[in-house]
Amino acid sequence: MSFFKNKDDTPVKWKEKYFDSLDSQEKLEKEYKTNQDLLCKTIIRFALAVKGFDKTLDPHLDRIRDLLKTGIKSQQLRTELEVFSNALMAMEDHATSSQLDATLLFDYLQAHFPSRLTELQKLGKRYEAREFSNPQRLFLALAEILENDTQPETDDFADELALADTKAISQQLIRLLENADLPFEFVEEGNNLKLRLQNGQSLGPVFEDAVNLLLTIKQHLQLEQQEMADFLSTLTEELAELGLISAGVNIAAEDAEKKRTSLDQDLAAQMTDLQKKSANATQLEPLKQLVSIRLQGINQQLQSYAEQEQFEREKTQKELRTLLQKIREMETETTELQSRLEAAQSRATRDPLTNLPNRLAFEERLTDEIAHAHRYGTSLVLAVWDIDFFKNINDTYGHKSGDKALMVIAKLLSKHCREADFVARFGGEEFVMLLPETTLPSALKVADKLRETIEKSSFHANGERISITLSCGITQYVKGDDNESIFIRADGALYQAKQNGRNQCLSA
Ligand SMILES: Nc1nc2c(ncn2[C@@H]2O[C@H](COP(=O)(O)OP(=O)(O)OP(=O)(O)O)[C@@H](O)[C@H]2O)c(=O)[nH]1
Repeated sequence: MSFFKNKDDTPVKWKEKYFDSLDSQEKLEKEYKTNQDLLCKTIIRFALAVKGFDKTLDPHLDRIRDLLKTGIKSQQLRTELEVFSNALMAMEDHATSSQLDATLLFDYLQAHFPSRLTELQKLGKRYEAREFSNPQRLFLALAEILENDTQPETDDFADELALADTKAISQQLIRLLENADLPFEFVEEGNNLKLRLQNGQSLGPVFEDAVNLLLTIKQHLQLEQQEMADFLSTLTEELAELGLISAGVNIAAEDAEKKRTSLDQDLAAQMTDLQKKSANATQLEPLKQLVSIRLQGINQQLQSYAEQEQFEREKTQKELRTLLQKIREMETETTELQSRLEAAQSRATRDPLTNLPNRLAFEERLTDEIAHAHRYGTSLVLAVWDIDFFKNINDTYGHKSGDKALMVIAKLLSKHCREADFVARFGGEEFVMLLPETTLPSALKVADKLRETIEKSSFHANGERISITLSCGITQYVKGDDNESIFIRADGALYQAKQNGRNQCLSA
C-alpha cells in the first residue's frame, strides 16, 4: 500500500495538513513574538516611567530594563522580577517612614542652575542624610539657594532629558508637593502646580512657578517667624518684669528657696523649649497655639506656687508671731527676775540709809583685798571712822537729824576717796574704808585731809548750824593678817584717837 492515497486520508491530504499546521505555528510564534516585544516595551516604558519613584527600586528597574532589552531570558528575568516584587513589598512596609526620593529633581536642578551646582549638591547630600523632617523645609532651602536665580540658566536642558526622566522628575515634584505641609494660604497654588505636572505640562515653566511659589512662601514664613520672635521676646520681657523667673518673693525658709529654684528651672526649661520650637517652626498659628498651651501651663504652675508660697508664708508668720510672743514673755520674766535678784542682792549688801555697802559687803571685800595683797605683796590700808559724840546729835536734834548727818557723812567719805578705794557703813555711826596699793603714811595723810574736810563742812539741824567731827584709826595689812586681826588693830587706833580727844586720825 502506497503512502500517498487519494481517499480522505490519502498522503496528499496529510501533507496539506502538515503545511497548514506549520503556517499556523509560524503565525502563532509571530503573534507570540509581537506580544512578547510589546510586553517588553511596556515593561521598559513602565520601568522608565516609575524611575525615581523610589531610590531603592531604581537599580531593580534598571536591571529589568537591561534584561528585557536582550529578550526574555525567563529564569534571570523571573528571579529579578521576584527580587523587584520583594523590594516593592518592603517599600510598602516602610512607605510611611521612608523619605521621598528627590535624586532626579536634584539632577534636574543642578543641570538647570549650573552656577548653583555646589550649593545644590550640598543640599542634596543633606536631604539624603535626612536632615529635613518635612519636604517644606527642603523647599525652603531650595528657595534660599535659587532666590536670586529664578530663571533657568540653560534653555535646552529639557530637550536633552529623556521623556521618562522628565516624567520621573515631575513625579518627584508632585510627591514632594503632596507631602509638603504648605501654609494654608498657599495650598491652592500648590495643588495647581501638581495638576499642571499631572497633566504633563512642560517641566520648565511649572518649575519656574514652583520656585516663585517657594520664594513667596519663604517670605511669608520669614514674616511669621519675625512676628513670632517679637511675640516671644515680648513674652520673655513680660515674664522677666513680673520678676517671677528670678528672685521673686522673700521667704527665709530653705524649703521655699528650693521650691523657687525648681520653679525657675521649670520656667527656664519651658522658655528654652519654646525658643527651640519657634526656631524650628514654619507656621505661626500652630506655634501660637503651642505658646498659648505652654503659657497656660506656666500660669498654672505660677499660681500653684504662689498659693503654696502664700500658705507657707502665713504659716511661718504665725509661727514667728507665737515665737516672738513667747520670747517677749520670757524677756519680761527674765527682767523681773533680774531686778528682783538685784534688789535682793542690794538688800543683802547695801545699807538702806546711806546706800553704801554694808558690813557684809565690807567683810567680803576685805577678804578679797587681803588675799590680793598677800598674793602680790601689795600694800593695803584699813581705816575705821567713828562720828564723835553722835549720841548728842541724836539727843539734841532728833533721830531724823542724826540720820541726815549719817547720809551727808557717807557722801563725803565716798566723794573724797579714790575709785579703787572702798567705803562701807560698818554699823551705827561707824564707817570703814579700804585703801588698796596705798602706804600707811600716805593713807594717813588722805584720812586726815578728809577728816578736816568733814570738820569744815556745814551741817544744819532744825535751822541750826552744827559741827560734826570724826575720829579715825588706821592700820596697814601685815603678813598673816586676817579680817579680824587687821580690824582689831585699826579699831585699837580709833580707840586711841577717841582717847586722845577725838577729831583726829591715828595709825597702829
Ligand atoms: N540717828 C541714828 N543714830 C544712830 C544710828 N545708829 C547708831 N546711832 C546712835 O549713835 C549713837 C552712838 O553713841 P555712842 O556709841 O555712845 O558714841 P558717841 O555718842 O558717838 O560717842 P563717841 O563715839 O564716844 O564719840 C547712839 O546714840 C546710837 O543710837 C542710826 O542709824 N541713826
